[in-house]
Amino acid sequence: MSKFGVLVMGPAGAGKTTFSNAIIQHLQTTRRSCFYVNLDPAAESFAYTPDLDIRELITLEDVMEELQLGPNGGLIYCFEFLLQNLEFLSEALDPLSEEYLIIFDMPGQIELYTHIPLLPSLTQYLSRQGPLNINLCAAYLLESTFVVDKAKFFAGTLSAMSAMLMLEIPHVNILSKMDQVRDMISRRELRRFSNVDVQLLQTDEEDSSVTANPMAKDAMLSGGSFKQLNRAVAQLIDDFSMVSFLQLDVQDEDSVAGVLSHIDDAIQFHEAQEPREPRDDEQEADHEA
Ligand SMILES: Nc1nc2c(ncn2[C@@H]2O[C@H](COP(=O)(O)OP(=O)(O)OP(=O)(O)O)[C@@H](O)[C@H]2O)c(=O)[nH]1
Repeated sequence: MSKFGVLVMGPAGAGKTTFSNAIIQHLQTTRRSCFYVNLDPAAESFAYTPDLDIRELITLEDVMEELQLGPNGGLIYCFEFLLQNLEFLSEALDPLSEEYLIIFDMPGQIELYTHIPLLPSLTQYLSRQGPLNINLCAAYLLESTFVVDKAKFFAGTLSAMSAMLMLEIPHVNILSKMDQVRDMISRRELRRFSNVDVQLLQTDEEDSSVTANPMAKDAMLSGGSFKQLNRAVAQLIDDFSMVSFLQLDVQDEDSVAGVLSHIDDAIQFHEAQEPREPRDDEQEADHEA
């Protein structure tokens, strides 16, 4: 048995901290233990004080001031520093017993989830393949209001897929802030976004959400290459048949419980599929015994 952890990820403002707070509240109500880790070195304030806070190790503000870095370079420096000081995490997380759910509240800079290999190194260290042996699941949040702009929604879907491919851990995608779209779109139409229907992308040129984008218009005027690109993206998402989104309303306790139960299922499914390989040091210990 090992501990459980959820990495709450997604673009800036997607609702990561609010969702983390909703999980904590739900776990407190159901008398389950949780441990809240803030990994955003630029975070400002919290409703629940983190049990472990990267800002005790390093803050983005200090890095930007002392090293003359911008916010993105500064964030990368903070994560490199964390990776060089992993005992900051292990000293706090190792002693936790198995009943704990560890919530990692991540920063919103999108490059962390797309092309920089810092997050894979961190998840490797935390996960069942690494020394901390935590059963991890990624929860990737995307604002549900993106559904009113298909181009934006599909760009978000691609970044969720990128995180999914890069981290190689159980993964659930979540449409956050559902309270903001319920009156804007029918349930039936919403289902086409939660179980991503790539036909939505293959719209004709009259579709306002596509033609409203001046770049899209230019592309279409210059030979329809934008339509071709849409088709290629649709095919890519379709081939990657696991892309779907859970709907989250943090005001609704059942919705939070439902999302948590999906996270739990994703972890259990992964555990059953891939029994953990013993690490080298464990194999040596077995050998000596
Ligand atoms: N209506 C509504 N607003 C929400 C919801 N979740 C978050 N918000 C608001 O959206 C804003 C951003 O929420 P956060 O939880 O701070 O988002 P975040 O992803 O942690 O933001 P960063 O850490 O800056 O990337 C805040 O003003 C929240 O109050 C929701 O479910 N419904």
